[in-house]
Amino acid sequence: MPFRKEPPHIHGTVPHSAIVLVNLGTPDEPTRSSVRRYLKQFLSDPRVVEIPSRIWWFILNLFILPFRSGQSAAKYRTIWTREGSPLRIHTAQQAAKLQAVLAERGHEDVKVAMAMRYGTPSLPDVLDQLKADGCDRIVVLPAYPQYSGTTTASIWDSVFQHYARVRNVPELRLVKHYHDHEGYINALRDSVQAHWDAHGRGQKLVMSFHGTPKRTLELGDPYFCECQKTGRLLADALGLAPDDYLVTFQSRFGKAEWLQPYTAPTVQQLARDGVERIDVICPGFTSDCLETLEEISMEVRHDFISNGGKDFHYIPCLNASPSWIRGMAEIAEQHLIGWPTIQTPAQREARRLDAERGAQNAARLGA
Ligand SMILES: C=CC1=C(C)c2cc3[nH]c(cc4nc(cc5[nH]c(cc1n2)c(C)c5CCC(=O)O)C(CCC(=O)O)=C4C)c(C)c3C=C
Ligand SMILES: [Fe+2]
Ligand SMILES: [Fe+2]
Repeated sequence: MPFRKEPPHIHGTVPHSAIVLVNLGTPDEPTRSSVRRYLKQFLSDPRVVEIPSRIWWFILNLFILPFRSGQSAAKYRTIWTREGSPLRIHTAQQAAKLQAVLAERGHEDVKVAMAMRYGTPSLPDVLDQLKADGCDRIVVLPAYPQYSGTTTASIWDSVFQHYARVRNVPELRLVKHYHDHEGYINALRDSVQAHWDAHGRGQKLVMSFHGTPKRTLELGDPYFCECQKTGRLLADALGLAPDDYLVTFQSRFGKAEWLQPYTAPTVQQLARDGVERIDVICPGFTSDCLETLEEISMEVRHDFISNGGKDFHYIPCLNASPSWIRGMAEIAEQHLIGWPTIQTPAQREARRLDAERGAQNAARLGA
């Protein structure tokens, strides 16, 4: 396999550090063709659908894409904003604010970029751009607090596949999970508490996580257990008794059994049992997206009300809340340890001289 040609190595070049915040991805437009392109890339990932590839190719191209692309596009249109898809907007804001907060905390020499696993801006393109910007130390920070082979490991696959063709590979750190990190749990607690302070409190707090096939749990994926732990820690932080909250799983795809209990039937049952008000939060999603804004805040709300419930409160995702940006900065700092991101004035001057020398060398070489 050919390795790509690198620019000439320049003595004195100063390596910079970067954080890439990677989210799932979203279509560029809420149209059938754009959603089809996105779904095709997403659902062709063997980490996401573990059906032998030839069989799955026929099912995907003959049955899923022709029907689901139009249906999903219609759902995307219900949440689309003037600036585009909520998932992309929130992720971009998180990256920009994380960069600012890291600089305030002294990490001036850290660039923060956002990338998507599927769609744009693509992870390989962003990694190439960081290389061009002189970043030779990279932290990959998935937007998923809970590790799952279907999501986190898929990001890693993409990183490894990308660098498998690169000659001068940067130093890499991959964040596996932060489902029990204080900064994440505290941000969730602040968000629920702020909602309760403003709107009062429901009889139950439903914590709805994206599902995965039950088989992934049986085959050793820790995702289910990490969701349960997040739920327990959030309940503890809020001082909830076991009866005050539920952990459920949403977004089932296909006919196989997924992680249980499913969100929609659970919420319907709560309404039928006479629970009048519930609050629903989706802790596994750090940005609001189709699965929270349409599936939970529209469809599941309708399920609750049409089964006799009176009051349904959706608590938004962490998005770019100050508490979450602080939490992200703490997580990032723990993974940047040992890399020279904080500069004393003397180090800054030494770096400036290094960079000057690097530029002179480059000019001499005609680079
Ligand atoms: C086909 C199986 C799927 C698995 C397994 C899966 C796991 C998984 N997904 C997320 C986060 C998100 N998923 C989103 C959308 C979405 N998910 C699937 C399917 C699987 N997800 C589909 C087909 C779609 C597209 C929409 C649709 O047609 O229903 C999103 C939202 C993206 C957006 O644009 O807003 C997120 C986020 C996690 C965390 C996860 C496993 C833990
Ligand atoms: Fe999904
Ligand atoms: Fe969904």
